Amino acid sequence: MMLKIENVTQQYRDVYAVKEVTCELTQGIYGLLGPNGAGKSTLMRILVDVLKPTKGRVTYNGKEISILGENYRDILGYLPQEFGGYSHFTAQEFLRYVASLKGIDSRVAHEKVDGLLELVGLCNVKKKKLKGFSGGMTRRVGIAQALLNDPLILILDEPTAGLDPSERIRLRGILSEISKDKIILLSTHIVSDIEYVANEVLLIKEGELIQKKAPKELLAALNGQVWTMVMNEDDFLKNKQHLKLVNASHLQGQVEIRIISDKEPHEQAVTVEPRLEDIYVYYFGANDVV
Ligand SMILES: Nc1ncnc2c1ncn2[C@@H]1O[C@H](COP(=O)(O)OP(=O)(O)OP(=O)(O)O)[C@@H](O)[C@H]1O
Repeated sequence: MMLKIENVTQQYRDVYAVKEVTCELTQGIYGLLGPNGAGKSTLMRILVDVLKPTKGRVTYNGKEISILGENYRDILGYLPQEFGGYSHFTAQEFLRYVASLKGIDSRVAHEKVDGLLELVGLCNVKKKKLKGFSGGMTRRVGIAQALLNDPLILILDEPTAGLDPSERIRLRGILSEISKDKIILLSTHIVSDIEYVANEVLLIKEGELIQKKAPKELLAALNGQVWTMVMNEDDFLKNKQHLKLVNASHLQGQVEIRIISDKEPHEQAVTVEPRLEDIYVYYFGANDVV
C-alpha cells in the first residue's frame, strides 16, 4: 500500500499554495503540521482528487489517482475542512444517506452506521437533527462519514477542530485502533493532536514539505537546544524580541522562560528535554507568546 506524491505543486497566480511536494506514504498515521495558510488543505484536496495540481502527480500503488477514479474513491475516506450542511437530517439519517451515495447495501449500511455512531460516541443523539449539534459533535459525524466505506486511505482535514480535550483523546484512540491496515493523514496546527499518535510528522511551511520524520527523530534533532531559565520581568521585556520563545510563565516579578537556542543563552540556563511544541516553534516561530 503506497501513496506516492511526486513534485506536486499548486499555484494560484503568484502564490504557491503547495510547492514541489514529494513523499511516500505507506501504512500508518501521518500528521500534517503547519501554521494557517501553509498549504495543508490544498495538499489534502489534491490527495483526494478533488483538485488537480498545477504540476506533479499522485499515484496509489503505481497508478495515477485521477485515472483510478471510482476505484480510488472506493478506498478513500475524507473529512473536508468545511464539513456541515444537511442540518435537517438526524445523525443517523445523514450517515445512512452518505452510505447510499457510497453504494453501500442498505442492510449493511444500517449496521455500519450504528457501529460508527457508537465508535464516535454519538449513539445517544443519533435521532437528533444535526442543526442542534455542537461544533465538536458535527466534527464527529464528519469523522464517522469518512469511515463508512472502511477506507484504506483516510484523509482528515483538521479532525479535532472544535473537539474538547476528552473528545480529542477519544479520537486519538480511534485512529490508533483503526490504523493497522490504513494510510491515515490528518492535518492540524495543534501539536498535541499528533504528538502521541503519528508515526511520522510532515511539517509544511509556505507550501513546502520541510520535514518528514518520526516524532522521536524530530525531537532528537533538537536535543541540547531547548533551555529554561528564570529572569526578572525587566530583563525579559528588554530581551524578548531576540529570543526564540516557546513559553513564558510570569510569577511575582519573575519570568520562567522556555527558549530554543543552539548556544547556551545564559550561564543560569539549563537544557531540558525537547517536546513537539518546541519543534513547532523551531520551524515556524511563535508570535503569540507574551
Ligand atoms: N482557491 C484559491 N485561490 C487562491 N489562493 C488560494 C486558494 N486556495 C488556497 N489559497 C492560498 O494558498 C495558501 C494555502 O492555503 P491552504 O488553505 O491550503 O492552507 P492551510 O495550511 O490549510 O491553512 P489553514 O490551516 O488556515 O486551513 C494560502 O495562502 C491560501 O490563501
